[in-house]
Amino acid sequence: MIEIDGITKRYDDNTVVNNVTMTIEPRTVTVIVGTSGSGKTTLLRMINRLVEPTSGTIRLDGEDNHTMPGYELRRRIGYAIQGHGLFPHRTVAQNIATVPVLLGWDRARIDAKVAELLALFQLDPTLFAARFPHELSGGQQQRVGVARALAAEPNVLLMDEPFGALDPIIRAKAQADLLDIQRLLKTTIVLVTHDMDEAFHLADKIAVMDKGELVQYGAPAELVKNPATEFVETLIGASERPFRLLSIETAGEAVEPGTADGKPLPEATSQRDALSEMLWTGRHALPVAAADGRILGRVTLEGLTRRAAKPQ
Ligand SMILES: Nc1ncnc2c1ncn2[C@@H]1O[C@H](COP(=O)(O)OP(=O)(O)OP(=O)(O)O)[C@@H](O)[C@H]1O
Repeated sequence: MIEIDGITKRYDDNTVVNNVTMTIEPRTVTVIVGTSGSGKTTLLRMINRLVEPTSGTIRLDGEDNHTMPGYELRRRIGYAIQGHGLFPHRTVAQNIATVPVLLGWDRARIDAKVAELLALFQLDPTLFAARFPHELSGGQQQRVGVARALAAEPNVLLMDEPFGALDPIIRAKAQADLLDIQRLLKTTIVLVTHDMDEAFHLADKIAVMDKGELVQYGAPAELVKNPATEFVETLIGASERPFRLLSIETAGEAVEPGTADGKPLPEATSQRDALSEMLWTGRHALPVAAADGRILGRVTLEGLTRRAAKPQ
């Protein structure tokens, strides 16, 4: 658990984060959104003390991060940024091994961890371990950046616009992979983004920053249902509200009994994509299949329309 308690950061007279209090539950994804300059990065960086707060405290599992030695913070908190921040003169394997080497792990343990992470991020070790960052595509560099952040098995992963530089297709894949990895490793993720679609896709909870203040912190559906301020409403986009609701849940969660013609949708498909497929193919219902191909039932236009309506 991360407890942010009355945290403030000032640069001279400029208050860039103002008295923010929020609790981040373990094994969840929290996404920080807001306009440029609203204090998102500063808030994120106070968690691992890359930025020292002016006042307030942050506790990790009950322990004040101010009293933790640097090596302990590095072990507990991974950090991945846009542009990946890879060391250009170190190989992929050496980049991933950075924190374990700093922590003094023995060679065998480091090699095993590097191999495990390369496999997890779908990077064939025989092809990639010895390459340098400039010999990788943007998407591959991004994966190495996240693998490096996870190398010391941190409980917490901080990500600052990690997918900002990726094209839409690679970005969607990177988001899906991140959710898979998060479920597998049960890491607590705090991620900053400008992209509301990304926020709704990834978040268990969204924190909205406006001019240094935390103006709303809640589940995505809560933000749609009860935006705390006009700013939150604008950020979500009034005309996007039904689609935001549908993007939060999967087709699997909207399955109804019955059969339907057409190509089955994988159960992990978002309800938004399911609706889009129905509109596009002119069907009122589509079958939904589990990962093993078993048909679970169907989603219907009527069912999804109900789910897209303003929650009561
Ligand atoms: N080291 C610094 N010295 C002075 N001012 C700073 C410093 N770092 C950040 N700021 C100011 O603090 C404010 C918040 O910056 P921050 O990077 O946290 O915003 P952000 O919401 O992450 O913005 P963006 O989305 O553009 O990255 C900005 O006005 C910025 O100019």
